[in-house]
Amino acid sequence: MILARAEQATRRYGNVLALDRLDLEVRAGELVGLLGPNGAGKSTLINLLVGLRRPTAGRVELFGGDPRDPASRRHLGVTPQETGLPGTLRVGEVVEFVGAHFPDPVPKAELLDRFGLTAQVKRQTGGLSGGQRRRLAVALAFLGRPRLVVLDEPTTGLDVEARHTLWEAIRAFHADGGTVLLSSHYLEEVEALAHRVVVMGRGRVLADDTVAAIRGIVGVRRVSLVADALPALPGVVGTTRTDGRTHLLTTDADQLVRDLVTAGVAFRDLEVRPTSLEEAFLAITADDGSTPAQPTTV
Ligand SMILES: Nc1ncnc2c1ncn2[C@@H]1O[C@H](COP(=O)(O)OP(=O)(O)OP(=O)(O)O)[C@@H](O)[C@H]1O
Repeated sequence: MILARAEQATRRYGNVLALDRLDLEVRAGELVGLLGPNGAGKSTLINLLVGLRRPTAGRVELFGGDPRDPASRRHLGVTPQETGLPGTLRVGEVVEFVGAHFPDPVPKAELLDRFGLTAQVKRQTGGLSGGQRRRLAVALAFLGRPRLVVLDEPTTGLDVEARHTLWEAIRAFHADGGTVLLSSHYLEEVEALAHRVVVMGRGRVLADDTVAAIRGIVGVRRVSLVADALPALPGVVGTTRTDGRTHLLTTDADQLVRDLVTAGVAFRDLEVRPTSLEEAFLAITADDGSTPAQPTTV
């Protein structure tokens, strides 16, 4: 069963094309990580799916209906990227207030325990640390026992312990049959939680695969050097040339350097560095997503 769907969804903000004919389906029981650099369009996609914004073109669906219709959102829990909490209300009061909107909310003590906020129950939210406020905002998404939870960068700004508490809560919800869509900048976070990873860049889906497959792609290194001519080298998945330097993308930089030496290539200024997610994906998905060209003599 498909709980959320985008079909050729496009969203423009003035001249900015934030989403570009994007297709995505989230099925019941999945835990999907949405990964991508700043500005990739993750929040825009989430905002369309949860009914906060409308697509400029294309369609979005939530539980088979229009996300802007409140009836479609009945089984949805959301934590947007930025949330406001009434600063003078106590943590327990916020949970009671929000819980009153649902027929069968998770009991306050259970929710606060799950999110590591038991000790703060009497604290005014204005007096919480940034991390505690964020955890409370995320906890509220789970309060009404939703079937689908959508979290936009839930752990940004959290320390390691708080992040792990949140991960545990998300995992427990999923183990109980809940469906989760969450965005993140961190592959490690998506890896810790999700089975399926959707990588976004420039408003499009660049890859939609298992964590292991994505891990293989982002394990790409960039070996860059200055050389007059290069032979075809095995293991190179992409080649670019800028300012007189040749950049070789490879999944095994050590072997590539050995091959360069064995081939007797006269190179200088060798540099090896990890590629950013964006670089790796843009390079690998160049040429209409087919395997990028093998290196040529430059
Ligand atoms: N309200 C808005 N008005 C104008 N441009 C916007 C607006 N919201 C988003 N954008 C632009 O749309 C593009 C996609 O932004 P979006 O926030 O969806 O990306 P993101 O992947 O969530 O980024 P981040 O990881 O930084 O949160 C960016 O170029 C952004 O500047």
